[in-house]
Formats: sequence, structure tokens, C-alpha cells
Amino acid sequence: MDNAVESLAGLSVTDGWASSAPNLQRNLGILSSEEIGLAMMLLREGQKHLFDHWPEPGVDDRRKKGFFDQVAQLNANYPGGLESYIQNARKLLADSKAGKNPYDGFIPSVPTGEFLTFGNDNFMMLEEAGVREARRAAFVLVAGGLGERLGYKGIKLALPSETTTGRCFLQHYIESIIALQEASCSLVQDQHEAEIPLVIMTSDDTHKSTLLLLKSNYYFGMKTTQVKLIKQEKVACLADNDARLALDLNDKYKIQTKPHGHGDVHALLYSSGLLNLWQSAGLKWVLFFQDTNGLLFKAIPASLGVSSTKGYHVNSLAVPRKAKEAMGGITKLTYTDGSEIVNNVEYNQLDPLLRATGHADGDVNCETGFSPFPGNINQLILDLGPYIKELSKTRGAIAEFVNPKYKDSTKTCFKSSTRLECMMQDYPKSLPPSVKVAFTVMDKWLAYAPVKNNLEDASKVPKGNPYHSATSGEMAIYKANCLILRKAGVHIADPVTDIFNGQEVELWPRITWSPKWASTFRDVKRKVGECCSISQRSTTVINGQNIFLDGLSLDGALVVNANDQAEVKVTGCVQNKGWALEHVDYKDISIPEETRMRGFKVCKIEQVEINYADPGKFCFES
Ligand SMILES: O=c1ccn([C@@H]2O[C@H](COP(=O)(O)OP(=O)(O)O[C@H]3O[C@H](CO)[C@H](O)[C@H](O)[C@H]3O)[C@@H](O)[C@H]2O)c(=O)[nH]1
Repeated sequence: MDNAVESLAGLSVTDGWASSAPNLQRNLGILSSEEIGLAMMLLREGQKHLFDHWPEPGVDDRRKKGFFDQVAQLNANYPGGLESYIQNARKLLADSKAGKNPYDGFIPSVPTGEFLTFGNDNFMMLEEAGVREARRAAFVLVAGGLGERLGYKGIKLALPSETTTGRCFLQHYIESIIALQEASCSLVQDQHEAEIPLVIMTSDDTHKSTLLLLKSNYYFGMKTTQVKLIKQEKVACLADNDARLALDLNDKYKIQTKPHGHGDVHALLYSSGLLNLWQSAGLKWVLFFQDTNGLLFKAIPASLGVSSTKGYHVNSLAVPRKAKEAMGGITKLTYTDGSEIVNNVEYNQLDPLLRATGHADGDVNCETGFSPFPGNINQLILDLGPYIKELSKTRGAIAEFVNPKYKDSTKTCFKSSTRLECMMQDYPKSLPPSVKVAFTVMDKWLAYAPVKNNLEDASKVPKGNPYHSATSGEMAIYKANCLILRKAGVHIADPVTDIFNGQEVELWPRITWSPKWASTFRDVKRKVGECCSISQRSTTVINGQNIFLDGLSLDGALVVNANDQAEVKVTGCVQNKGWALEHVDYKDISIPEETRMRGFKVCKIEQVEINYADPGKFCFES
């Protein structure tokens, strides 16, 4: 008999603490003191079924040890340990069974926030303020999601954000951060070269592929020391309302696990120690963002500018939301005692909450054609100081929820095992009223075009609601670039309508630029001169920092590559057969999945391509 057993809570085999689980009791001799401690905790928490099938000592001993390795890991990964996890689960499952509304006692209303208009003086002032602050920011990308709704076999970060250049989401994000870093340092004339840190939260589903994508592309130009990967672990699955842990159907020595949600990012950042390092390095802001929004960086400078000029501790970026769109609504929640919070109400909870509080029609559009509740795009900007203060109390634990799918209305059995989940945007829920929580709304065309839905689901989206597909995500990038150039004075032809993979979309000229060409609208304005025009069938690829369009008339395809020391003016009339978008059949499996999922491919028929690899001043006149 292991002496350590005696010392554990004064209990031993002879005390009979394990007598309710006789198969475990017979195996105590093969377990270490740590394992016995975990076994005691499991029995205390009603988990004796986990040992029901355990054979005599000597049979499957290694697998029994493996079971405890997993239990130890699940225990270590959850703030408060597995015991807290089971207790929290039991409570949330009871609330769910009782049909308890998590917002019981709260009255929802539309909050007030900052509404920005792209391109006006205020917007440009905020962009400049944001760029100034960017060198004191750290970026955190949550990318542990499997992307089940999209159904793509690879990681979403590796998908092309658009197929004119093929630049994938991760490349686009990293180049955008580097461009901001350079713009920020040159704006404040900082001799000391700031390096904006990037943290990527991965999971077992995405970790290896994310690392491979970075390594095989030399981190897309970022220093390897600037990028850190933190991996979230899955949590234990629950088999019933008593929060009994679910065993793997194919391996009875393994507990089933599932992802815990993007809310894990706060606990992981806290335990990584990075937040304190950033604070000592003088950083002030942490910006969280998601894996597939090709427009996001067009909105970052101004929203960071809002945070810094208004002194907001928490600022969520939002866009006008269509009723029932799969994005949470930013909502003011007033409790019966008069206290208030402004928080995201997730898209599946907004409708029932509204119906339960006197809004008979639930989640519907108002006279503007949009829901009165701004849509949360899950881009959060936190002031690092108050964030550290809060996390030192909570250790990053975030309010959880459970969403079991019951077999029938008795709510006694689940269709399949469930687990607790948490969302990163619920961080403000626990904050004291002294913390300044706000949100900033921008145009959707400028800030939000995620890639989440597979083509079948996208084609079933109600007319007028966004598809959130690979097709619409790419089209949105062209549209935004066109509207920005229009605002800067370029004559851009109107779009035509086309249908790809059953989705009707606006097809604008395919204009792209590398992030270093322009981080802000002022940059764009500075780089386009008088009398430029671009026809609808045209494609433009601007790849370089100091490329100026002046008196350019384009009808076809134009590609300009220039290194940072080359200053290139592009003028005159460029006309050629250009690059066409050719429809492809999504069922044709000889075509790459990345192409099929958007329903078209770029056919490069004819173009003018100019390259400037040497420093100097150049003028290209066609
Ligand atoms: O366990 C997880 C689950 C998800 N993610 C990451 O979290 C992000 C968001 O995941 P989803 O795209 O699945 O999120 P949803 O569409 O369900 O919803 C979230 O994004 C929406 C906007 O895109 C709304 O803001 C909504 O309120 C918010 O919960 C992705 O980058 C994903 O990779 C993780 O890192 N770990």
C-alpha cells in the first residue's frame, strides 16, 4: 500500500473512500499518489462510472496510467481544475434543463457608441491617432477554430483572401501589421524600431498547419521572435445532466474532448506571462481579431484612434447588422437594480431575449433595414493596464455557457455529449462599472467580410443578408478598394452583377494593393493624383510602397511591382485584354478546393507588368 495514500486528505483504501468504485479500489496499488489524488477528486465529483469497466491490476495498466495522464492534463488546463469544471457544468446544465434564461432580469436596449463615416476629417484624424498608437500595440489572432461551417479541409488562415494575387489571410494580416508598424514609427519619428508582437491562438486542429504555413513562408516577413503561438486545449465532454464525463466510444480509457471556444484566449494570455512582458516594454493596447476577415485592417487605425482619443478600456468594433445575421448584437443590458452593462448578446440568444422582454417580433430589422443592435465583429481593443488588473483577479476565466442538444422535451438525455464553452467577447461581463466599455461602428463594406459558410449554406442565405462565403469575402475586398479609390477621386466604373456558386454578387474592378502601399485613407489620397480612371473589367495589382497613380486610364490588367526605395509614377493609357473571371463548376474535383469554393478562377489573358527592383525615381507612361 502506497504511503502517500494515507497522507491524502487523511484517507486510505481501508477508509473505504473508493468503495463505491470497486474496480478502481482494486487498482489503487498501481497508481501514484498524484493519480490517487485525481481519483479521489473524480469520485467526489460523481465520476465513478469512469472506472466501471476497469479490469484487474495487471491488465491494461499502461492504458489506465494514460487515462490519468489525460485527467491530469484536463485538470491543469482549466482555471480551478477539473473539479471546478464539473461543478460549473452541473450548475449550467441544471439551468439549461430548467430553461433558465441567462439574461433573466435584464432589459435589453440599444446602446450609444461611436459611429464613424469613412473618409471624413474626423475619420482621418482618428486614423492618424491610431497609427501613432500602433507601435504600442500587440495583436492577438484567435485561430483555433476548425471552421466546421466552411468545411474547408485546410486551415482558414491559409485560404487566399482574394485570388488576384493569391495572398492568404495570414500573409495579409502579417503584412498589414508590419505596414502599421513602419507607418507608426515613421509618424512619431521613432529611432528605436518598434516591433509589434503577434500572438496566434491555435488548437490541436490548427497548430501544426499554422506553424508550417509560417515557417514555409519565412513568417511572411515578420521576425520569428515577433510571433508567438499559444495552443488552447480542449475540455472534457459531458454525457448527462449530472455532468458525468463522457468516455470515448472507441477507447474506454479516454475522456471525450471538444473545443472550449475562443474565450480561452484570455486565460492563455494570462498564464503565458506575455501581458506583463508587454507592459514592461511600454505597450498599451491589445487588439484581438479573427481568422478570415479580409477587410479588418482597413478599420483598425481609426478604431484604435477611437480607443486612444476617448480613453476607452474596452472598445468593440461593430458594423450594422441584418436581423438574424450570425453575429452577436451589441446590447445595453439593464438589470432590475438599475445597474448596466454593454455586452455582446450572441446571435442565437438575441431573439429569445427580445421576445422575453416585450419585443413580440424578436430580432427584426428596423426602419433603416438593419437590426437596431450593432453587429459585433469580434475585434476587441483592450487597454493593457486595466486588462492585466482584471485578469489578475479572474486568471482569465470567462463566463461560460452550455448548449446541450436534448433527445426530447423531457431534457433528460443528450443527442451527443456536450461541453462548456466560452467566448472572448464576454470579457466585459465581469468588469466593474469604473471600466470604460464602448464600441465603434463602421460601414460594413469597409470593415467586415468573413469567410465562414460553405457554398451550399451560403446560397440558402435569405436574400439581402450577407453570404459570408469565400465568394462574397473576395468580392468584398474588390468593392472596398474601389470605394476607397472613388472617395480619393479615381473614376471607377460601376459594378456588374454575376452569380457564382448560386450567390448573386456585385463584381467590381479587381483592384488590390499590398498593405504597405496604404495603411490609411490619407496614404491612398497621397498616392493617387488627378484624372485616373479604371474600367469595370480591369484588374490592378499595386505591390510596393511608393507607387503613385497619376493621370492613369486603365482598361485591362496592370501589375506594378516596386521595391521600397523605388518611387514610381504610373500614368497614361493602359489597354489590353486583361484578366477575366471564369466560372468553374464546384462539383469538378479536378479543380483545387480553394477555387471551387468561390466558383470562379482568374484567367490571365494579357497584362502590362512593370517591375522596379532598383532604387530611384521612375515614371512609367504607356
Ligand atoms: O474554440 C475555438 C473556436 C473558435 N476560435 C476562433 O474564433 C474565431 C471565431 O470563431 P467562429 O468564426 O466560429 O465564430 P462565430 O461565427 O460563431 O461568432 C463569432 O464571430 C462573429 C463575427 O464574425 C460574431 O462576432 C460573434 O458574436 C462571435 O461569437 C475564429 O477565428 C476561430 O478560429 C478559436 O480560436 N477557438
